[in-house]
Amino acid sequence: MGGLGVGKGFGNKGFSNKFEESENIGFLKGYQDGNDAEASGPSRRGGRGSFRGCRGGFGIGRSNNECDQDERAQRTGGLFGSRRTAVSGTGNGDTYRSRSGSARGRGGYKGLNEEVIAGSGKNSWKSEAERGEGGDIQGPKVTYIPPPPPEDEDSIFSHYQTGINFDKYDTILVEVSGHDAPPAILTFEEANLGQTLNNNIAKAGYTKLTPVQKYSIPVTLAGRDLMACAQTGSGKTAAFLLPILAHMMRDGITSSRFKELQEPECIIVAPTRELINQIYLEARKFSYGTCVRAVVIYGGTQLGHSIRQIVQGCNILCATPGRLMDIIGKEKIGLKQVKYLVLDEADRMLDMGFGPEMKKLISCPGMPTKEQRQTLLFSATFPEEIQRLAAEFLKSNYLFVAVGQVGGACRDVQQTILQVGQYSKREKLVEILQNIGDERTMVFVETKKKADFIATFLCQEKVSTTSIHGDREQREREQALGDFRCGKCPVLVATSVAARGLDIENVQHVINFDLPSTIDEYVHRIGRTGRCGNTGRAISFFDPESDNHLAQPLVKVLSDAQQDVPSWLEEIAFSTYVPGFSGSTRGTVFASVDTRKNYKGKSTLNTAGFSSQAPNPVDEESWD
Ligand SMILES: Nc1ncnc2c1ncn2[C@@H]1O[C@H](COP(=O)(O)OP(=O)(O)OP(=O)(O)O)[C@@H](O)[C@H]1O
Repeated sequence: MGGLGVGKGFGNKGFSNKFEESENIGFLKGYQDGNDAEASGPSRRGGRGSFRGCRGGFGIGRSNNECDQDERAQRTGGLFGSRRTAVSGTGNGDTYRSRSGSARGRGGYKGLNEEVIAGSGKNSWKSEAERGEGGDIQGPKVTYIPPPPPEDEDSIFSHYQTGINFDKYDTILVEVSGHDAPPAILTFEEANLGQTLNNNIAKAGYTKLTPVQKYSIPVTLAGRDLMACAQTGSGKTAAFLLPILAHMMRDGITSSRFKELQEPECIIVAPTRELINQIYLEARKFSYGTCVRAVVIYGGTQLGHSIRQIVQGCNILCATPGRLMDIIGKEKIGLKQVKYLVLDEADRMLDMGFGPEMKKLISCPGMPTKEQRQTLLFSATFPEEIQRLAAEFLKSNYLFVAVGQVGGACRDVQQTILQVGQYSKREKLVEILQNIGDERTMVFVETKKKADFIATFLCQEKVSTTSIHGDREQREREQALGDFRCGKCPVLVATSVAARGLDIENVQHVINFDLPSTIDEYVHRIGRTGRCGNTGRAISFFDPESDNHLAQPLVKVLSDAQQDVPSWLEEIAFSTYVPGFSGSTRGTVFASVDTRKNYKGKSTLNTAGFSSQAPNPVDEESWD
């Protein structure tokens, strides 16, 4: 019983204060000086203070004009620079700059990485960004305009190689539940997607279907609603994009033209800005040479820019929830023509963070009912209670595709759990990074503040590091991702904002400096490596002071993925009581199956309220 609740305060103030008081002498001098400089300067933003640079840039600071120049320069590359050509960086050697506490463009959905939605009626759809723009509520104007995506074919179709374990995907067991499921397809040709799509698939380097594609593509082509769960990095994005595009082509879609109100046929929603951007680039790739126009809109960017993109024509709208609701509220998007609604990272989209927005979306005026539209939910994790909530979004005869164990970790990731107390973590991190050398590594921490802190610390240790978290401006987030993608900064310190969906070539290592609060988040984080049949490594620091609640689910995830389970972890797991977790099954921690099976004979599914599986939104820094 002892371990119950111990983890609650993990990553919280008590911890970080102690951390700073006892360890920051010397190192933090620079950090605090940076804060002071910002505080006394005219451009200080937010209450958390800031610091700038390291390795040449630390403490130097730059004028606002210089920042603007960076922004202009970045429009030629940055996030859209494709895997090969990502361009970013300031060119002055400062690999790390941050403005913690910045109000501009921050993704502060109550700490959940999206715009704040408050109030009621039309105004309730006004985001933080929009209110700033409109000037009706105090706050800096969001002016960031993301760089346009590359136009050349090579960049559009750039891709990385599938790994040595790609063919092993075929051995994973797949279960389809629900009535009258169409048979799986074995090849792209069988899907009969049409010549243009087939050309694009070939140019993207896809020769063979992954299991989630084999089963989900025919389900979607048959017009059925779908909940699909497959391991990280196994091609879920193409599994929904390809059949939707094929449908659109078969229906003889015509190019959408300039109109003040656009009525897209497809809406795709994802929880983070960088992920929705990535999905958009995939949509653009697969729709290349067709008249289908995909558009992406997300928070932290100029609202006017989003509107300009939309009015030029929009068949597929890729959006983060806050910006989507803004645009609907502004009557730039009409929902009448929506035939496909996709929630990627669906468990996250339906939890208590985003669930209310998604409910608002499906009850917006004009939105076709679930009977009239096709709804597709995808994720690598699907807690049972989220599956039950999802019933509200899906037709009752939806099909459930489970590739491998629902919520299981990717087997191509070698997982290591080390017992490391909070005061030894930094030393251990440096030791590991020194051994790793220049291989691309994501370091996950639990709070935005700590992300800044660890990134600065690593820069001081001469490790080229950048960071991504919800308090960084969108321009900075995209630059950080660009620097990491192109290898300029081989280490990316991140909060859980980067845990889901991001598909970055050559990420060989994930380090959980802090373990996340839920096991599902762990599965997503380590899934940033070992993608598409490539191998990867994940090392996690387990602090018995704060992480005991994760011992049981960790043992389960490790053993399911055929990883070594340390005996000390097993001991903690057996001595720690976690309500609802039986040890041999996933209990309430995981869904092992389509939950409808568990509810056979019960008259109704409980769809009231929202799940508590998500990171606690009250803890502002646990998500973003
Ligand atoms: N059939 C295929 N052949 C070759 N590469 C593929 C195939 N399907 C997908 N890929 C590539 O595999 C990578 C991972 O795909 P994707 O990002 O869709 O994974 P995912 O299942 O959505 O992962 P996550 O759960 O982390 O969101 C991408 O680079 C994608 O282009």
